[in-house]
Amino acid sequence: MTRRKFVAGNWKMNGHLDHLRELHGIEKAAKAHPQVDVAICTPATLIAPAVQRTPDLMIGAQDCHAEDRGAHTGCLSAPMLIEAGAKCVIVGHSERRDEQCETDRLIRGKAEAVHRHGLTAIVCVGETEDERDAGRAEDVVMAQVGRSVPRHAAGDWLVVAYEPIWAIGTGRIPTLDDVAAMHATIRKELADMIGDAAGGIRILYGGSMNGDNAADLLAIDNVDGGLVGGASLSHDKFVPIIEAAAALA
Ligand SMILES: O=C(CO)COP(=O)(O)O
Repeated sequence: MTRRKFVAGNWKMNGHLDHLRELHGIEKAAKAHPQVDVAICTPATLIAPAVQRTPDLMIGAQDCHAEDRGAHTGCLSAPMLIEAGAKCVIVGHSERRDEQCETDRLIRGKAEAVHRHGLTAIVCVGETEDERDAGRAEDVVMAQVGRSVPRHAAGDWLVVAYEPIWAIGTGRIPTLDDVAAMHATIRKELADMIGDAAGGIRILYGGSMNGDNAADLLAIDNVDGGLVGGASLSHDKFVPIIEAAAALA
């Protein structure tokens, strides 16, 4: 099954209105390479102004609540994000699993809410360095996939991002063989859960992806794109990753 490459940026808690100037170069590159899906997940405060300034670029959110409304102070629901103009939502990022104590079960509810409202969900999984050193990386990630990925209605809307926690923001990445092995394991787990439709689910790699390593990472079997943190904050660092994906598409 052919899967379109997907390169998504995660700005995390970075960026103010003046930072949106970076999006123009990214939008231009996205338009120049229509064979690649490109998104930037901005802080929630920037979603609407980003959509206004760069209407041809997919803008996403970094979290949403599992419910549509109610007494949840400080939270945003999928319908609110849609109103702001978001087209995709990251759920279960390791920083939220850690800092906001998010569980697999909660993350699955969030992914289901994203789907219910017709948006793309990017469900994040990944092991700690201790878990990898103990030889448990694949077991940990398989358990996360099994518990946090919704089983029903698999399709284009569902994207899984493998982000080894020790590779995030550190400049370190796993060996290409380790990435290949983990992505194959995730694909197999998805197939066991969902059946043939698992072949259409894109699996992104995230963790210190940059213009120098993107071509090698994106060429690996079952690596269908990247979830990019630091290098997505400036167009001159992010565009080469889009170009690397386009060259492989
Ligand atoms: O966490 C990430 C994206 O969600 C990866 O961040 P870095 O690309 O900065 O390592």
